[in-house]
Amino acid sequence: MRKREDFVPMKTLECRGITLSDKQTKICVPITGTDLEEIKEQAEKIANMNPDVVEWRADFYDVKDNDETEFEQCLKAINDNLKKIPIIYTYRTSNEGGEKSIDVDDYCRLCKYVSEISEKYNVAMIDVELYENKDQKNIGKLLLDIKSTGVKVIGSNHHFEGTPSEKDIFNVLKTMEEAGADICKIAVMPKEKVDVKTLINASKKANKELNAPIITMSMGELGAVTRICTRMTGSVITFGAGVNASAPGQPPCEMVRFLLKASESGKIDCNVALIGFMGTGKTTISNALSRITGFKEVDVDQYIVEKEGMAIKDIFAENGEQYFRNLETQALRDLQEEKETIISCGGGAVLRDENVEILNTGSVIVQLKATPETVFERVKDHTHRPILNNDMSVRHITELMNQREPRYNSVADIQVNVDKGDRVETCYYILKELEKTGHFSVE
Ligand SMILES: Nc1ncnc2c1ncn2[C@@H]1O[C@H](COP(=O)(O)OP(=O)(O)OP(=O)(O)O)[C@@H](O)[C@H]1O
Ligand SMILES: O=C(O)C1=C[C@@H](O)[C@@H](O)[C@H](O)C1
Ligand SMILES: [Mg+2]
Repeated sequence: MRKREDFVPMKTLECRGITLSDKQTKICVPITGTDLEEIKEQAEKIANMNPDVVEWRADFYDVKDNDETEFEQCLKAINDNLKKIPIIYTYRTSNEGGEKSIDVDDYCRLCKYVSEISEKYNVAMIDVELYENKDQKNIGKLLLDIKSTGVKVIGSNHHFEGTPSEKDIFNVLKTMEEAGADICKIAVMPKEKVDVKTLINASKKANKELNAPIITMSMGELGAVTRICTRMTGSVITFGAGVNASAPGQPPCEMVRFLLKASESGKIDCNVALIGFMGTGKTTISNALSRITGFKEVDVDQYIVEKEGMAIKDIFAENGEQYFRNLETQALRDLQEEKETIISCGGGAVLRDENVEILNTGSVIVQLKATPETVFERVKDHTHRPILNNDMSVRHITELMNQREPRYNSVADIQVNVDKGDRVETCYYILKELEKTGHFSVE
């Protein structure tokens, strides 16, 4: 179970007129144009999206020699179009997942040059790949030079190949602070669900123990929830896609804006019961929704397992399905005492009329829908679902789904297709639907 009290205050910092991030995590949209014309066009479009900050990803800019005046031209064009939205200058090198490699002296020279013209073009922050460069003896001097112009340094580090341990992530951020970064940023790639938790836990610790604000994210579709659940991580900036995404997993800017608001001020007047066939992702989506909104989550199967001290497949084996179904009904009764809670039901829960009646007293019922092929792909390696254990095949799943789907369809208040598999988008859709029906609101 999670409660909103888990949410942490973020560290704050003044950056050329904006405060990172006093109330809500700031939304940053990247410019990824490859020539001056495209950069201008993107700046104009992105200005209309009204982000808090815009990042110019200078490594997308296609120039042969890294000539300062050409970079200045771009910054001028961006600033002219942005109407006072502050800029982050970032040259993401290919070492850290960027578009181009660059000689380290050129990299430093450009950072320094941009800092010198930063006030003129409203550059508030400069991203310095601090971890890669941390052993360079001149890095301390570079940071001091950059900071003396009034611009803030984001120390950054990227792991596209995996997620380091909680301790290592924390140490990277701490090393950045010690090296003089004003803001410490790390992006990691999850391979499994536990990696997402690792990033969240490391962020929490860094947000608590460091003086500098942090920016953290777990990338890709699996990690995308961390771009929203910044009230848990303490991340002061999150990146939303404008014209293009600049890293895997960035949801569109508008989606980020709504979900951050949901996180900050979302109010709900009901429980949300997730139903649907086994493996459609009820537990997964309830977890993501809870991370985003801070609402409590309860998994009915898990509730039963904890209450009985037995795995579901053992309850089925020892006492039979009817016994399990009675436990399920009792669990749903118990859970109606809860308020503002996301309840992920077992796949068979709404087959009993009585259970639907219980749910209807306090819950909006949301059905997750997927094809048998999607379900098979997701559950084929699992052994904890007794109803599938004897025959794990698309044919068997199709048969069972044909029996059950009409029932799900008839009891659902909201239906959402999850074949595409984007967790954050699914949460967005559900909250938007709840908003339409008046059950959910943001300030
Ligand atoms: N949107 C998604 N994209 C990719 N994989 C997903 C997605 N949602 C769930 N999965 C994966 O599918 C599997 C089943 O998900 P989950 O356990 O959440 O389903 P469930 O509906 O709760 O199943 P059950 O009815 O048995 O409780 C998990 O391994 C999960 O990681
Ligand atoms: O669909 C079902 O009947 C079930 C789904 C699981 O979530 C468990 O509740 C149990 O394995 C039964
Ligand atoms: Mg489940």
